[in-house]
Amino acid sequence: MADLKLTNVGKTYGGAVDVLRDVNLDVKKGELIVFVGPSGCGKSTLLRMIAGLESITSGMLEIDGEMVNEMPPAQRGIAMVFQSYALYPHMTVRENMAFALKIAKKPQADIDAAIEKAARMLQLTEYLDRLPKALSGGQRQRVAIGRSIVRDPKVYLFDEPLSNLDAGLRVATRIEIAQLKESMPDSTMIYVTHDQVEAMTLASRIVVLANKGIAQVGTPLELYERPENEFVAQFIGSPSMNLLPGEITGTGQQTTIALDAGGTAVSNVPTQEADMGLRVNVGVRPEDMVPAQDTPLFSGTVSFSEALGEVTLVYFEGTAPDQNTVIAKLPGVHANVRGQDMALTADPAKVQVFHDGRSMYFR
Ligand SMILES: Nc1ncnc2c1ncn2[C@@H]1O[C@H](COP(=O)(O)OP(=O)(O)OP(=O)(O)O)[C@@H](O)[C@H]1O
Repeated sequence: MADLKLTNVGKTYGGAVDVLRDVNLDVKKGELIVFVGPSGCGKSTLLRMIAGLESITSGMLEIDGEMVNEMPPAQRGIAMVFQSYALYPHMTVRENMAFALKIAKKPQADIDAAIEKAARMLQLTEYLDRLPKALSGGQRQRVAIGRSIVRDPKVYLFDEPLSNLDAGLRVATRIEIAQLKESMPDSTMIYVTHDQVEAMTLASRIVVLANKGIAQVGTPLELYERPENEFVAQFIGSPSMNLLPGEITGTGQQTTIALDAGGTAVSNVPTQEADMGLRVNVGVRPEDMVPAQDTPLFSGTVSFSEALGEVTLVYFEGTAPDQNTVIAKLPGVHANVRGQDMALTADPAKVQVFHDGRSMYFR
């Protein structure tokens, strides 16, 4: 089980297409790191570079302190699980799991022991003599994971392993992966996903990739509670954080912002006197909007609502001068709110302030 370190890693395809630049990341033994980011931001490219399936254009990749940039994939001690499980259809589960070990000429007793152990961890024991076609999608994905576990790799890489499964199975398999990780506390895992819930629930740390680099690295709650920039603020959480433009009118331990749309925001992000008059964007998550008793942060007419049962999403269309939609996620059912006027505010502890796209909390 291993530490993994990326130093100024970059990738250019064909000498022309710049995909990643100066990626720096330190992964400690036992961590489960999740890569998220918009489509095409280079998540799979980065994973494939770590696996050795893609060359590294610049920078350095180290596993356990050893530079491995030029090391062939098979020697890196890395196992990769893909979204398409690609099991050998004519081999049983047992044979699929044994394949790499047989190629490596491991003794049969070791192979049997490794398969028994992995099958037990993945609850596949009763399926060992079945062919893949007689398994469900979730079971096949578990076999694909089992194939990597038996090799006892230093690092596991998962490329959207659940994206081919239907919603119910995704949840079940996600929980299995979380339990699997708990049973292997020393194993290092890197996981690529589009699914926010997977990222939030599985990750020890999330890496948000955007604009050819890392937008922020942190624990799921750090990214949710203290996004360093507007990109991460809006990428993590659903619906996205509201951003409301305004101007700082009060500084100190608390900051007051007069919003262009007319409301007043108070934030616990501290500012200095020199910040008076600064143009900023105030960030408030839809779930942090609550009915205002006195001075509202935002008021508007509801243009649309969606009742999800436990919450109601309330939309205020184009009410701010920049025509951004403002969304509030109110607990419970709010029927027939369309056309109603609402005044909302938020706890100052949950109000973010961004200047030039960066959180003022991190200055
Ligand atoms: N072989 C290649 N040659 C040229 N460009 C490539 C090649 N492979 C990938 N790219 C480009 O590199 C960028 C990153 O691709 P990558 O597949 O890593 O993104 P991703 O974040 O995994 O995307 P997605 O979330 O859609 O799977 C994309 O713009 C893609 O078009």
